[in-house]
Amino acid sequence: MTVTVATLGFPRIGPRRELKFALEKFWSGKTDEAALATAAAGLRTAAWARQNALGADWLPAGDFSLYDHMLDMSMMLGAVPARYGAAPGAADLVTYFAMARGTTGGEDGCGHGHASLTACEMTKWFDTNYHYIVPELAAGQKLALGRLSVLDAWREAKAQGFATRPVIVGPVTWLSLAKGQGADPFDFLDEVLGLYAAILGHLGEAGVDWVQIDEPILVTDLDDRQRRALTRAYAKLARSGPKLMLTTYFGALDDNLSLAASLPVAGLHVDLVRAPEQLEAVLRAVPDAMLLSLGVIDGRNVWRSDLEALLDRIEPIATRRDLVLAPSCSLLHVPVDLALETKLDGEVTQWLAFAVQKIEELALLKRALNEGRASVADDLAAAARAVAARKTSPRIHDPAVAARIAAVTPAMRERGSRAARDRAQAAALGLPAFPTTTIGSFPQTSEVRKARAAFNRGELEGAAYDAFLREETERAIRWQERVGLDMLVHGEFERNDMVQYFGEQLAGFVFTVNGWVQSYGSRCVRPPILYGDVSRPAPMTVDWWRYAQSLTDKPVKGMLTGPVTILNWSFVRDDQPRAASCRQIALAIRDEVIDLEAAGAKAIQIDEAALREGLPLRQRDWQQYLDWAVDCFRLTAAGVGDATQIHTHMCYSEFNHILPSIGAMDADVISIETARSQMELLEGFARYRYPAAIGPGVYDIHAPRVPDEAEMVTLMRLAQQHLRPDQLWVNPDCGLKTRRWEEVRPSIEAMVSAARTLRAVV
Ligand SMILES: Nc1nc2c(c(=O)[nH]1)N[C@@H](CNc1ccc(C(=O)N[C@@H](CCC(=O)N[C@@H](CCC(=O)N[C@@H](CCC(=O)O)C(=O)O)C(=O)O)C(=O)O)cc1)CN2
Ligand code: MET
Ligand SMILES: [Zn+2]
Repeated sequence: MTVTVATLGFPRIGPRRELKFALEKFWSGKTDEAALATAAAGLRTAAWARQNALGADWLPAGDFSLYDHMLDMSMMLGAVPARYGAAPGAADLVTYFAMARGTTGGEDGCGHGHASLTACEMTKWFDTNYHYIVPELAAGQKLALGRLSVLDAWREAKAQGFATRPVIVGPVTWLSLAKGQGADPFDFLDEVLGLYAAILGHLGEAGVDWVQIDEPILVTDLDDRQRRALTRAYAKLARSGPKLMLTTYFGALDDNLSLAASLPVAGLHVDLVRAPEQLEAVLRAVPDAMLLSLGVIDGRNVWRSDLEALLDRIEPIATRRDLVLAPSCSLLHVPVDLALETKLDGEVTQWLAFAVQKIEELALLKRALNEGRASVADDLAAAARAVAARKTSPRIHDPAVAARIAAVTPAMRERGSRAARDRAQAAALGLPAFPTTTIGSFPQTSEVRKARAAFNRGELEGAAYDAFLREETERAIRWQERVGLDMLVHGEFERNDMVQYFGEQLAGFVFTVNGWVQSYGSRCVRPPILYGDVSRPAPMTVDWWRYAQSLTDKPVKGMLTGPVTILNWSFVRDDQPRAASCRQIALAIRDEVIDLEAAGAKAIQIDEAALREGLPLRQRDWQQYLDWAVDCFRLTAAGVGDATQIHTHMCYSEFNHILPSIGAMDADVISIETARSQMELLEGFARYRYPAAIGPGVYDIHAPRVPDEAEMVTLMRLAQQHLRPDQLWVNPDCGLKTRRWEEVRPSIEAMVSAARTLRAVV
């Protein structure tokens, strides 16, 4: 029996973020479409060559995307909303980027005249920090086959000598993640299946023998309609041409296993990292004729695997049937190459594997299985030593942290009564009705980034960098005072990222120089690596807050990232429960909250932007997660007095299912994203009688578009249909770091005018 190695997707951003730079140059008009296409083709070729050289037998094609693979699927199906004015199936790159990013009125970055168009909604891909563009399906919409980018990619690879397996998002996942407008996305099932059949037909005619069809929806709770759609879909698609490798990831198939195993597909991929316990059931359920693909290497985390333990599990199976070994999911979610890490702590480096190293691990497993362990004895021994070293390293455990955790009492999570806090905060802050604020960050201009880069390279002295940041902060404070915002922020100029910044200052984390992971489009993050017990050696933000507050009489918010978000946006330990790591982070941030209050902060924002995305994919696991997540937030926040106003912020959140937990966080003010969904979210907050104040975002900060006052007034009036006026704050959807000052200034000026208009009516 033979073992082969597959990759389900490779990072597309490039080892040095080449795609990011190519995209941003194109969008700013510095380069043309041909230059972007050349850069993209270079990245695809490099990715195929690399995976091939590392020993992968099945290479993906179509995993690369100029923006997002869900958007690519929508384009192939011609699912382009009418407002973009493209004939069905005939959308071009301008439309593609308009859907992804929206357009400003007049000329856009591509030099085309455009009306001002809002972008399609963007939201989290399952429980990851990757964002996809939400497909829209409106009643009466016509779909039509678009350009088959996946076939183009397969041909391109073939011309270069690479045999690849095209990847597409499966129809039931695509429909389940789509948003209907006056229609249910599943009303389009037959039409969509017709198009999928046509796509597979074209692939088959071209000579494609296998297609990877991703249906991660199979690891979630499915309703009857989704189950019926799966049966119907694969009955049709299995007859449409190439063999299908039905690919599931991010969890166990569980109650969907028998359904998945009964579909007439030629192969099934299962995630054995998130759900190692499903192996036995999978082996029982999956017919011998179905090619089994085992996701044994973690595509979501950066630790080296225990290869010998894996071999112990796989060897008995490999003697009985052919196997494909693969990462659990696409490698999109991990950095490219550990070899590019020049500054990483030597000891910790040995414990890690990025995308390249993960394929090496798979190739090693393959050889051990096909040729015997003895054929790779040295490599296996080295891997075993690294795993053992990590398990026993004294650097992981800090007795002082353990002692603090043991001493946590319930009272440390409790604040005063809501009424007492409301009174004390009103007196301390004296805010008008509809108070205005922003979410924290102001534009991270290339000047700011360049200064930080120069400082990091040692070309700019600490004192000069500091002076530069102070000037930026002062300018931001002066400007906020001038436009008349009520509660100010220092602007976060000193931060590279809201999670990485804290990771760099906390004990227990290491961080990378090139460990970039795509978050959306050209935007990337470098998740810190949490390897050991967490503590806060020294205050992290207090000096910046103190300086900002010294410049103004208006209240300046202390600005922190909460423990759940730091956890969810880091690569975290797999040797203890996530809850245990989170509680350690909570105590560290709690220290900072208390120090900010002691320094005089009257309001402190603790961002929990990632709380919702961390929600387990299966409903039966929700409550346990929510309980410890809320508990950690409360532990972080509750060290302050009644007069200190605790804000929190969450973005992209789909709150309806978790409103009681949001309430239980017991914040005084929450700012949320609502602009793109016309305040629909607030209905739930009203139904649940959310007791605290809410700042529903009045404009979408993800696109360059500048909103006008009237539309923000309209949105706030919609908000008032759900909530009391005295509960409402006025703010953007999220932080402004990705915007330019040219967009921020008029947007915030209009927002402040909108608040004044609202006050005039009350
Ligand atoms: N971790 C995280 N997840 C999140 C968010 C977030 O803010 N953080 N927000 C939501 C949306 N996601 C986002 C993710 C990334 C960015 C973002 O702006 N990322 C920046 C990078 C941020 C960063 O780490 N910057 C560093 C490094 C900047 C850099 O590229 N420097 C250049 C040199 C500077 C230059 O010449 O311009 C270099 O090192 O080569 C810094 O400022 O120090 C980007 O891709 O451009 C925004 C939103 C959800 N998930
Ligand atoms: C992704 S949530 C962002 C919150 C952060 N305070 C900011 O304004 O950038
Ligand atoms: Zn946000």
